[in-house]
Amino acid sequence: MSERKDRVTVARLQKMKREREPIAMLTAYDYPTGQLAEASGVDVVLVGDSLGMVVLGYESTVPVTLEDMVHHTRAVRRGISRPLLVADLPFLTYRLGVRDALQAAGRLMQEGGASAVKMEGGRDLAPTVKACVEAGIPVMGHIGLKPQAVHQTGYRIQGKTEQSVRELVDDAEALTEAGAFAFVLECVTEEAAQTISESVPVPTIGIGSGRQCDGQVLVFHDVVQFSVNGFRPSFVKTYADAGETVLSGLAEYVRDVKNRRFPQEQHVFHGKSAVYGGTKR
Ligand SMILES: Nc1nc(=O)c2c([nH]1)NC[C@@H]1CN(c3ccc(C(=O)N[C@@H](CCC(=O)O)C(=O)O)cc3)CN21
Ligand SMILES: CC(C)C(=O)C(=O)O
Repeated sequence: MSERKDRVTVARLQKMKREREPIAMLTAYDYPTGQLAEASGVDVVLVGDSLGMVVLGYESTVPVTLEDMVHHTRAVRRGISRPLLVADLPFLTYRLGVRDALQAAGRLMQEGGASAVKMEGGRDLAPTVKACVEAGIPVMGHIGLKPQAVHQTGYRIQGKTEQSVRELVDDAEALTEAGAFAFVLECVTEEAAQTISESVPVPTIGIGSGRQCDGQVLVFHDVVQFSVNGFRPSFVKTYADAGETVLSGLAEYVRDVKNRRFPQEQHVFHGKSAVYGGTKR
């Protein structure tokens, strides 16, 4: 574990905004991706419910359960110590009433080891956010494109009209007022992101929302293209081709087995009794 003083806290993120130091956030879903995220130097690790799409193979984030999130958050927790660990509350778990939201958030923290939770929504969530914060649960908001609402709205860029920007600012202000320590701005225009980021004292973490946010977040599998011809939104920049590298290694392994080039002498254990004649069956 890294020194306690090293750890990224909610207060540190807010100081970064004041000092205009960009915040780097990345998703992770298990122990190795958590370890890689930490080693990269990110400030915040998000166990996103994008889990459902990039790891579990669902078509949207809607089927992801609280059990899924707890299970994966625990694994990421074991892989990281310095970054702030934020876990997503899945579809509906924070909309059945404040009591249920507190209970769900509590599980992500107590069983999953998260240091904060994230939930999708604006003004409508202010009472929920307030109750969590009063209970000692730091909340990251999430406005703009809300993937959990895909069946209602599709995946559409937000903040294109003045009216839409006004509503986003209202949401951001209401969430800040309720005590959210930061929020994700997903797929809003760069102009909207600038207006929102200037309207609130807490950091905005953008995804597909341009250069004026206080930080950026991307999905792990998008950054390193860890998939075989997977879906890739246009706002993503790919920094490595992990899918291709991994696939070519795996294919070579299979070829070696088929051609009896693996295993070789250095991969083998010997005893005293057995006699190996050196011929193949
Ligand atoms: N691999 C992956 N990366 C993500 O960023 C991501 C997920 N999965 N799953 C959960 C949500 C869903 N997200 C999405 C999904 C679709 C679009 C999309 O279709 N965007 C279009 C723009 C749409 C428009 O023009 O209105 C694009 O071209 O990027 C964007 C974000 C972001 N999240
Ligand atoms: C894309 C990020 C912000 C997210 O919410 C997720 O990974 O689920």
